[in-house]
Amino acid sequence: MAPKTVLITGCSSGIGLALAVRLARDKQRRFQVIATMRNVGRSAALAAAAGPALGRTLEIKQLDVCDEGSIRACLDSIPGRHVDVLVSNAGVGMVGPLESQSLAAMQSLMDTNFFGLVRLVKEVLPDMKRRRGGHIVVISSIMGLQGIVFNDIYSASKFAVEGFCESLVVQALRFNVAISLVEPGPVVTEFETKLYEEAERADYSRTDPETAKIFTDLYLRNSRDVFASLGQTPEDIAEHTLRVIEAARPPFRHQTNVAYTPMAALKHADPSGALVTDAFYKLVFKYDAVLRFGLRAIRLLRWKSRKVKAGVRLLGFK
Ligand SMILES: NC(=O)C1=CN([C@@H]2O[C@H](COP(=O)(O)OP(=O)(O)OC[C@H]3O[C@@H](n4cnc5c(N)ncnc54)[C@H](OP(=O)(O)O)[C@@H]3O)[C@@H](O)[C@H]2O)C=CC1
Ligand SMILES: CC1=C(/C=C/C(C)=C/C=C/C(C)=C/C=O)C(C)(C)CCC1
Repeated sequence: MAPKTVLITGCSSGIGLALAVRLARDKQRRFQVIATMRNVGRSAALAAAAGPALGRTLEIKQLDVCDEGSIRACLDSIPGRHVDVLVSNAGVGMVGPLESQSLAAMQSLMDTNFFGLVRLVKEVLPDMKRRRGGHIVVISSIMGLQGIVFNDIYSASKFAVEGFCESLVVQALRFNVAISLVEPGPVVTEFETKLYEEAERADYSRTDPETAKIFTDLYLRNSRDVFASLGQTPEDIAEHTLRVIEAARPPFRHQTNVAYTPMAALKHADPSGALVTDAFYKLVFKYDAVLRFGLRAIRLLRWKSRKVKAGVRLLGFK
């Protein structure tokens, strides 16, 4: 069978980079990867990770999801504009109290995370519909299902992504085009480091001291612990995304982190919203010490299981 052409956005780092490499180095050579990024000057890490796949099963192209012209130019450069799988991955984060965030920064985030997806779909879907085949895979987030304190704007952008896809999927199916949402929890990438750097630089002078203290002393501290204990690697997300891409009947939603499934389930268990709001309130303000203790125990267990696996490898059993 001819390899599938997969176009991925945001491949200069993190999940996009890991997925591009995973697909391009597929042993069965099932994929031809077009790894795109807004600034090709940042392609060194991808080129190094791709190794001999570069120029064979992987090519790097410029694409800025905030620029319709750049999306069109990229697609026009592909023979027949033929894309079998579009992976909309490019995205940015934002945390902190609302009062310390400018409207311009919020609009810019929406422009990347939501309108970036809309621009891509507007450009790719008509070709897929004409061909009566294709797959649009969107890297959403667990925060597209459940908001998390101090992630108001980021979460809203992912809810927008989810609403857009949920609405579009039925029409797309009529044309044999599949849409899938991949919903990771925390993933240890530059995304996390950029958030903490921004939080360091932010101006909290418009935020009341009590809110600023809750953000720095409770949220940031716990968030670091959450990433350290429950965070997945970009390679984990690449494996999950591969499973979604290769599925004979692609799922509409795919969560990558089982630790977050109960959180999403609480919302559906109680339509009034009281159950989930109450649980989060207690986790943040009442049982934060219990939360930290639990997270530390998970870190210890993960560390031990890594040691055991390393021991098994060392003894030559695997
Ligand atoms: N890390 C996490 O905890 C989670 C991340 N996600 C989602 O995963 C996706 C990838 O994030 P992740 O890999 O973690 O983070 P990274 O910061 O490592 O990667 C984000 C990528 O998006 C690119 N990007 C940003 N703006 C644009 C743009 N206008 N046009 C094209 N590319 C752009 C960045 O490019 P550049 O180098 O030029 O900035 C970078 O390549 C995002 O959609 C994010 O919301 C979902 C759940 C959890
Ligand atoms: C679970 C949880 C927390 C933090 C969760 C975080 C930090 C999740 C990050 C998810 C990401 C980064 C998704 C990206 O799209 C709190 C509020 C600390 C305490 C309450 C329980």
